[in-house]
Amino acid sequence: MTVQELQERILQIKPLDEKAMEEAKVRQDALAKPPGSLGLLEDISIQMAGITGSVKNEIKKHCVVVMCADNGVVEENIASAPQSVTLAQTINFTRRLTGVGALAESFDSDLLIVDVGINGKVPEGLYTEEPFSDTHKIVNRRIADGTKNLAKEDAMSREQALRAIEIGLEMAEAVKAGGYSVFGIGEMGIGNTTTSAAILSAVTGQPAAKTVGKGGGVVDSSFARKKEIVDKALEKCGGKDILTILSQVGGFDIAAMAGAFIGAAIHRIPVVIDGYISAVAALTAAELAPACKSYMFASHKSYEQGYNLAIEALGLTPYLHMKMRLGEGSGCPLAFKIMEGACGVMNRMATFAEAEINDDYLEEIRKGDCF
Ligand SMILES: O=C(O)c1ccc[n+]([C@@H]2O[C@H](COP(=O)([O-])O)[C@@H](O)[C@H]2O)c1
Ligand SMILES: Cc1cc2nc[nH]c2cc1C
Repeated sequence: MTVQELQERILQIKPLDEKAMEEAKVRQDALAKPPGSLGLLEDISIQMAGITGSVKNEIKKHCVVVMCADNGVVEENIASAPQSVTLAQTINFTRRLTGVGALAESFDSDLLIVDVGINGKVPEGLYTEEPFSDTHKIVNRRIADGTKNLAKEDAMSREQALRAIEIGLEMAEAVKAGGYSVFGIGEMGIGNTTTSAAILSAVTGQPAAKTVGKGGGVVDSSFARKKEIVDKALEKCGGKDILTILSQVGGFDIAAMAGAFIGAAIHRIPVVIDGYISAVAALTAAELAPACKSYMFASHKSYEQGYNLAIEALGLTPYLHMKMRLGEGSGCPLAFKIMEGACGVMNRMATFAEAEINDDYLEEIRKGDCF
């Protein structure tokens, strides 16, 4: 995919339906409750209306797209786990034995597992070429055996970055074709809290001290090296255009996730951000296509340092504070249930009139700042 082709796709993103959002707000205010008392559930239902164009929505089918890839920067000893864990966990996704696998099973979510560039061999028979042909297989979209070491050279070429974004766009299209009402975007890739921090620093101009956390767990010497690498990345590509940042210090997983966030907006599908890496991928998408932000929902506040910076840059509020920092898309099935609840409120709650409560007493309250 060329930059121009990507720009053309981005131009297909339309703003939210303001009229549907206004109607949704009017209905929320007419429901039998103190105005605003259902907090973020109200905001979610209004945003959903803006995306679908209907005041009443239902979450029927949901899935998590998990982008799996390796990162050459692990050579620098910045992660506690060996690189082979990326492949092992990707295989375990197919058996639903991972965190996101267990949560997806608990909440009836499907998984779409994608190999965008794992440095290892997926066993024969576990690959599929066609998304959703078998959700217990891995969609083969390998770009390379992981990225290069960003501490020494560019992580990937511009062409590879664009190819990864294109894969994300393709997966969002498959989600649309599969009839899903919402999807989440997760990842698996040892070393990707370093690539995420490098992108976040380069985009926001903030030093490693603000963007680097301990990821899956690191000893002090590795933590110091991780910060050193991210500060060098900031020096190298801070303030540059996002495609340059992505190719110099990013990962195949993050680029593909960014493409999927953009694809969600193109196809008007509500899309859920998982943890730190997912939030940085969402920010990457927003740098490429600011209009895609309105289609995003933040699931949970990751414990990883830097998450707040990323989510605040997106102007979003995470729903759950669970001290989670697993990644994989594990926060997404939980968020789908919250979104289902938000739709349930909008669809099923009685209005003041239906509940036979005279709401004249609210006139002054609605005008003033009473809460
Ligand atoms: O998403 C998060 O909030 C998150 C925070 C810390 C770690 N992770 C996961 O841990 C892996 C990256 O950690 P690390 O230390 O190898 O960079 C990767 O596979 C992520 O899914 C994920
Ligand atoms: C076991 C393991 C599982 C993970 N899932 C996401 N990141 C991970 C890192 C490790 C080490």
